[in-house]
Amino acid sequence: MAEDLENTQKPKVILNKQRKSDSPADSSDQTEKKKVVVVKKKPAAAAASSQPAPVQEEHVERKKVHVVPVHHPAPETPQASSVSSGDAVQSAPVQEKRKATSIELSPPRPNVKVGNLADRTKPAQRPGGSYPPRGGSPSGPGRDNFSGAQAREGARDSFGYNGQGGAPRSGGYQGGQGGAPRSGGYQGGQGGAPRSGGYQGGQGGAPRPGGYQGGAPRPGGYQGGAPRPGGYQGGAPRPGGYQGGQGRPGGGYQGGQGRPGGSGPAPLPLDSRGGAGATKKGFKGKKATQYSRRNKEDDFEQKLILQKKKALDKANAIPKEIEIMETISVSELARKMNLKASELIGKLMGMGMMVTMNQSIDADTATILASEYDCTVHIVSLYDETVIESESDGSVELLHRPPVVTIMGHVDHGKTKTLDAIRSANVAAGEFGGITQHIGAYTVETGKGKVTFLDTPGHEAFTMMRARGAEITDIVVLVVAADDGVMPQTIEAINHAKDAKVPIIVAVNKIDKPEANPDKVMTQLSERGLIPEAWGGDTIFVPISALQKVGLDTLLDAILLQAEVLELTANYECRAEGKVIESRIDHGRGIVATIIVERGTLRTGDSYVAGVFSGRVRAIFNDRGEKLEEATPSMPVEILGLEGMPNAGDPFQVTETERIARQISSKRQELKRFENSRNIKKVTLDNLYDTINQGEILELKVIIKGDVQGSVEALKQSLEKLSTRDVRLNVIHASAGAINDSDVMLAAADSNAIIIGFNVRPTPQAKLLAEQEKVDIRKYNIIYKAVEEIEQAMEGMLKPDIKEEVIGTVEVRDVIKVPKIGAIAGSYVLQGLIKRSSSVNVIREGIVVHSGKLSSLRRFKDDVKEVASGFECGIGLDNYSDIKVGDQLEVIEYVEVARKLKDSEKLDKSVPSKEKAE
Ligand SMILES: Nc1nc2c(ncn2[C@@H]2O[C@H](COP(=O)(O)OP(=O)(O)OP(=O)(O)O)[C@@H](O)[C@H]2O)c(=O)[nH]1
Repeated sequence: MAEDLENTQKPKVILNKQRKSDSPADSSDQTEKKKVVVVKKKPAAAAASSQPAPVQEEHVERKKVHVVPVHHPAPETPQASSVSSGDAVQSAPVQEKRKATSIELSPPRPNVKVGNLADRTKPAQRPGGSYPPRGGSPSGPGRDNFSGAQAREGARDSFGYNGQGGAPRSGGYQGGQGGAPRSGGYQGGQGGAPRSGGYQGGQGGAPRPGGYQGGAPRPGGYQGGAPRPGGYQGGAPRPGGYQGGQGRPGGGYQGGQGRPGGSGPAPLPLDSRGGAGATKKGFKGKKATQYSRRNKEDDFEQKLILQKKKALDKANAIPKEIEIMETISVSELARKMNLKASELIGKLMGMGMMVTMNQSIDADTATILASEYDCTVHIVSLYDETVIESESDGSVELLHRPPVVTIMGHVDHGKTKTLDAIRSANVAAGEFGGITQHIGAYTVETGKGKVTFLDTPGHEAFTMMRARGAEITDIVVLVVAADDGVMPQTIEAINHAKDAKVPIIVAVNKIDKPEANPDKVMTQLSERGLIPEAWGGDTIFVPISALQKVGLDTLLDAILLQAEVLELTANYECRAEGKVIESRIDHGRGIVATIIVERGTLRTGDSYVAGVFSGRVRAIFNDRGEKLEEATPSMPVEILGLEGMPNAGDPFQVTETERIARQISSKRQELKRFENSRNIKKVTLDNLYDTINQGEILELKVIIKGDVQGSVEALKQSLEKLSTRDVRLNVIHASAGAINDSDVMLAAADSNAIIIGFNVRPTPQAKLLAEQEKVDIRKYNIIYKAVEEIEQAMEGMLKPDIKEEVIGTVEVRDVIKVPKIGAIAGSYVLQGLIKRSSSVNVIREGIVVHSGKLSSLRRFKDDVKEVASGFECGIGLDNYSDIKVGDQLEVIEYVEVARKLKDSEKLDKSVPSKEKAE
């Protein structure tokens, strides 16, 4: 082993030496050449010897490829010339010997086989793996092996080193190696000195591939290949060369080791060893290098093609699902579906829609279109796109939070009174009244806990909040007057609460009244599913008198009890989230919003997004007007620092940074504008005219701004009543406050939207912007005036009424079939006249069987413009040839008649707009 190790280490040194000893090698060139000649003869000799042959066969059987090497045993003879058949015979024993050695050493040279493999059939030709064959003989069978690439490859394989040497050229190699058997490679390497074969091989490697390679430090193949033709060829093209190249090492190495035999034989052993391991390795290595080279290239190409194909398929694949907003441009849809816009346009034309790639189609159309490609469309909404991720509770301990209560009930049953009574009863004297703020909600302290009341009684507010996704009510207190009993709105309230799955507590009010009959209320409610606990149900009934402040504590206790059952808890540590209760403009403080915190803790300085507006909490106030530093769950607070007025029910969320808040706010505003413009179907100044011509419904978009919410609402309702089936009035935005930039931008986006300011004026900036954007701002201070003007504007927008007017009657008396033209009706004008530009209704037995235009009108053979009554004419009908004798043609013309709005059927016939406005 030690020796082996030593040997294995030597190669490099040897190789170096080889280089150094170039000259000697050169000097031996001639010899080599001679040898080469000899070698060429070898084949014959080899052939002559019957022994080698069998060996080969044996190997073939065993290893298939390794056969060749067998011949190399010849190396025994120091001289190349000795590589004869006789040598071959001797090689067997040598191999035997080597087995042991080589097994130890060999691992490193599987390449030997490579050479063999390559030359498998060549051996014979290149006897003695002789030199020539390898490198030289271009024609050598081993040619293929030779490829420079292979050589390189061989080189690369460190083990190729050994193997290569040996392996490659069975014949070639050996020859290369020193051809000489051992000396060959190694010696050559070493100085190859002595043996020309080996040495030369190595050096001469120069001239001969084999030699060279061997000599060469690297795969020989390469080096040899490179410089000298011989080498090159050998290396390159033929296996021989290649092997040699590869083998070099082996050869060289072994030689280097000085074991002549070793070197030479090395290759052989492969076979004999059966090379078991080594051989196998070599074999594999060979395959890898030889065939694999091409195979690899082929594989690579194929993989590349497959990859490209996959990429192409992938690129062209129509996704199974896509997400779109509620409208999408054809080009955008095409992009999302990996299709050409023209293809979609074609499909849309097939659906009867003439659109260009930049025009938008609605989500329904897009869905139908996509379904033709098995693609599902998901409609993404405003908030889906601009969602602020909630902070998860994680391991944070959830703490109790106060219940949020809404008071509902029939008109005049005492809702407000009850709220006030509870509030006043639980607020320190003197605090209630002047100082206390009305912020839409308040919290009362009881000895057993806090309760938050929404200060907007009635189920309308409750439902409105719900409709906006603000289901913040935990408990509903249903106020029922004991003297009045269950009334329609009581039932509505019950239904709303049940629908929202919010528990109900019944407050039977006005028990102070003599006519009060609580039992009757209980009975009536029992019939509605609210069975009192006293009667075995689970609904809490509390008799109270809001007027006399009786039973209020019991009511609060009942609420807290119910809250306990509900186990209301919240995370107090995360970023605050809540809902906007209301917002308003406060002179001196700007926009203020009341919010109820649902989870987390809100602090002064927090950045947030409320609805579509962002802001930074400048100050927090509670329902008593006291300034706070923070607000916790279920607390209603008023905050300052908004950039716009959010709507009641809008979500309120604190963001990580102010930048994020601004980004989300801007995105939401953009999407809101997008949605608003989407709502206004086909209403832009550009397509307004086309829309009218296409007879589509017109819409007038209006933005209403007023001094107080009340007048805004009144104006909104009055204007909306102006909608008819022909013209729809769409109030796209209505709120209290001055007309600002945002309003103008919204109107500008809608093209034909106007702004109505009621008792308000535009800000200077908005006025400028409106001039730039050519947005019409109309200012009124009387609702009636506003309504009247809008009504007139809508009349102006009405398309003319088109009416059919019969201008003549014609009788068909003969039908002449004209080839390529169709049927011509030989007719007689009974009354009026018929014009070439007329349309006709074909009436048969009282039924209109066809309506259409004329294709021709003739008197005898002349085309005429019109034919008056009492004359005959020939009439051709456009796209209709089923005309029959006896048919009557009703000659018609379409006449435009200006209409007034009142001609149109009001959508709401019951409420005349003017009256309502007044
Ligand atoms: N006697 C008596 N009168 C009451 C009581 N509670 C309310 N009222 C009276 O009933 C009337 C209506 O009370 P509100 O609190 O305004 O009733 P509401 O349900 O808020 O009425 P709307 O806001 O119109 O729906 C008022 O005149 C109250 O003074 C009560 O407990 N006893």
